[in-house]
Order: sequence, then C-alpha cells, then structure tokens
Amino acid sequence: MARRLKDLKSVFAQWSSRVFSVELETGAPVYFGLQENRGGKAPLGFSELQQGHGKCYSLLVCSSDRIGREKFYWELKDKLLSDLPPGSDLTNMLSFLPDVKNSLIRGYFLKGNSDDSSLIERVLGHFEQHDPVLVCSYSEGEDNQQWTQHVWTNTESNLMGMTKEFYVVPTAAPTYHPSTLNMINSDVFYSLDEACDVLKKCGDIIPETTSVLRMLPSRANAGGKPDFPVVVIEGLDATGKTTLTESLRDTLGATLLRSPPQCLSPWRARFDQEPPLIRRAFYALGNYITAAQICQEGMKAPIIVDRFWHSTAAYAIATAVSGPVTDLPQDGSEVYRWPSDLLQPSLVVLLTLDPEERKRRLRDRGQTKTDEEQELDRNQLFRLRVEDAYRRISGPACVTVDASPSADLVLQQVLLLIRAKCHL
Ligand SMILES: Nc1ncnc2c1ncn2[C@@H]1O[C@H](COP(=O)(O)OP(=O)(O)OP(=O)(O)O)[C@@H](O)[C@H]1O
Ligand SMILES: Nc1ccn([C@H]2C[C@H](O)[C@@H](COP(=O)(O)O)O2)c(=O)n1
Repeated sequence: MARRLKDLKSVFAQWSSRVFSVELETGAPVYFGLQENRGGKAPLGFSELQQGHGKCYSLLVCSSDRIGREKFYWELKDKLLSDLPPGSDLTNMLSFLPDVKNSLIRGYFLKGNSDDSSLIERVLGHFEQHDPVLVCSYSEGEDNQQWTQHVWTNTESNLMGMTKEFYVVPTAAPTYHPSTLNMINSDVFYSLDEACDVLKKCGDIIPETTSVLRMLPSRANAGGKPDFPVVVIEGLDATGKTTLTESLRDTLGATLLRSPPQCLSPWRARFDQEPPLIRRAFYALGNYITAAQICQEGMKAPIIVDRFWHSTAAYAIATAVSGPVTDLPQDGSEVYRWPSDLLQPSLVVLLTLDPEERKRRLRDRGQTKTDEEQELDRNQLFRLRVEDAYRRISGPACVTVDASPSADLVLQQVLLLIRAKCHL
C-alpha cells in the first residue's frame, strides 16, 4: 500500500504538466492538457468521446514495478469489459510529460454511457482502491464547451491537499508518437543484461523463465568473431526466407541457423502470450543465443541466419507506435541502433514483396500464424511500419532485394550480393 501511494504521488506531482491522448474511432488520437483555471474550450474531437451521454472516465496504470505494471495493463481491458455494463466503449489512452523519457503511462478511456453511471462508478471505485490505477471522471460544463477532469482519490491514497479538478484544454500534438519515450529497453533491448534483467524478474509469474535462461551459454563459451561470413535474411512472413535460406545453405555449403533458435521452441508460444516487455526480452535473449551459435559454427563454415535483431526491433517498434509511418521514431534515432554487445552480421538482406503476392503465398502455404502475423494481414499501416522500421535500422543496415521473381532468380540475386560483399 505504501509503495502504491508513493507511485501515485510521484505521477500526480507533475499532473498538470502532463499531456493526455485518447484514441478516437478512426484510430487518430485527440491530445489534451490540463489547466487549473477556467477558460478556453476542450480540444476538437473531445466531445466525440462523450457520445452524447454524460460523464466519461479514464484509468491510468501507475506503478514503479515494471513487470507488475505491464502484466496488469495487459489484462486490464478484459477485466474492465467483464465488470462494466455490456456495451461499454473503451479506447486506448496515454499520458506523458513532453520530451521526458520513461514518463509514458498507459490506460483506457471509457466513453460516455449515462444509463449505468452508478454501476460504472462502483466498478471503477473498486479498481481505484485495490489496483495501481489513477481514475478520473470527465464532465461537461453547462456551456457545453468546457470539460472538467476530476481525479478520484480514496482515503488511503489521499493526495494530500493537491488540486484534483482541472479544466481540459487543447495542446500541441508531439512530433513523434509518445510510445517512443519508453521504447529503449522496454520494447527494444540494447544489451543482454537488460533483457536478462527483465526475464529474471519474471521467474515468479512465469516459472518457465528459469529453463529459458539456462539456454544461454556462459559468456566464456560465447566465442569470438567467426572466421566465415554471416548472412542474415530478413522480411515479413511468406516473403520467401525459408525457401531462400535453405537454398543458400545448399549452394554455399553453409550452416543454417535461426532466431529464435530451435532450443527456445518449447517456450515460444508461452512468451508470445505475454505483454511486450516480457515477449521482447524473450526474443532478445533468442538473438544472443543464436549469436553464440554463430560464433561457434562460423569457425567451420559460412553462416546463413533466418531472422535476427532486425526482426526483433522492427516488429517491436512498429507495434509500440500506432498510426502512419510518420509516427515512427525519426530516421537516425537511437532506437534503430544495433546493440553494442551483439554480434554484427557481414550482410543483412531484406526480402520485400508486393502485399497481394505475399497474401497469395500465405494462402497457398496455409499455416497457422502468430498474432503479429495476422495483424500484418489485417492492418496495412502496421505492415508499412514494420517494413520502414527494417529499413531504418543501422549498423548493419539491410540491403533490400525484390522477392517477387522466381525462387531461383531471387537466389541468384542474393548470391551476387554475397559474393560482392562477403568475398565468397
Ligand atoms: N520466389 C518465390 N516465388 C514464388 N513462391 C515462393 C517464392 N519463394 C517462396 N515461395 C513460396 O511462398 C511461400 C512462403 O515462403 P517461405 O515459407 O519460404 O517464406 P518465409 O519468409 O520463410 O515465411 P515465414 O516467415 O512465415 O516462415 C511458400 O509456399 C514458398 O514455397
Ligand atoms: N529474431 C526474431 C524473430 C521473430 N520475431 C517475432 C516477430 C514476429 O512477431 C514473429 C515472426 O516470426 P516467424 O513466425 O517468422 O518465425 O516473431 C522476433 O521478434 N525476433
């Protein structure tokens, strides 16, 4: 309880400097700020959230326990939907301090539904008392222009005389998606230690983590720089990575490895169900295990790798932001830099394919897909963000190859690249 109160107080201390963002029906965000004095109108789009029915509410998850916070937020929407009246309309909400790293907090906004406001307030009151959330309600002034945010505080978490009523006012949209503020070592990991740190803290809630961490070779056995070239093949699913990597292995007499490595297969589905922080730490660890295998096998033969760090980073970045490609962190941003402790391949090839042809290949192959792969099909913007993120990663950057010609022509094209870049 003391920790919860401390966490709420620390977020609340800079409450009126925060920017809030709520997703509209179209997926576009409406940004708003707060001020203590009356004056000004609520931002354009805000009254759309009310849907003509009285009060709205928000819950923001505030906790300094990273794992607990991510788990709680990950499960919160389902919990809310099961407790709130049927038909309750929840949308994603964010709050952040402009340009302040790690200041992003997430939650949900409950659109207006005056029919059941007493039940709604009972449910939200329960969350407010027992869980790491800050609950607010929003009501429209009599002039139909001014909106007030009221921060709920129960007796235990009394926020000690701080102002709890604010006026909702328009504010400038940030230059880049606010998720960028919390990306480093939460969505994308830049060192083995950071990824292991998250996984070690999950031991209590995911017992399988102990077995996963045991797959990591000791640093003494991790090996040095391989003698032979290391070629990574990247791309969205069904762009032809498996087909190409197997042909390269056979043509070059190479060893074929993949990330995540085979030894992590028993636990992959388990970690795919976890929130991004834990899931990405698992894939990050997979890259380091594959790197250790590359070092060992790369002393004997050339190495071909089916997916590596480009995939881990590109999918993570593209999932953390929503909206168009322009929402991605800017080209050259630190989020695209290669981790300094991870083996750098000699060449990274990105296979690209027209979306219709990719769909056709997926249909013909007819295998089950991960949630992220299904999202690639449904969501054109997500697909564009993943492809763009791939291209922005540096050190090494990827070389794009059009994968639409026949499998043999793609192979010849990539062999030419390998011969030019790796002197094979
Ligand atoms: N150049 C090509 N032309 C036509 N079909 C191809 C070509 N390359 C691969 N295919 C076919 O497309 C389908 C997907 O290819 P493949 O399994 O190699 O893709 P992938 O990138 O490894 O997919 P995933 O990431 O989902 O494992 C397969 O049925 C394969 O036979
Ligand atoms: N090194 C890797 C490999 C894969 N992923 C994630 C990204 C996608 O969600 C999914 C695709 O993998 P596939 O089905 O083609 O095996 O796995 C990653 O993050 N890092």
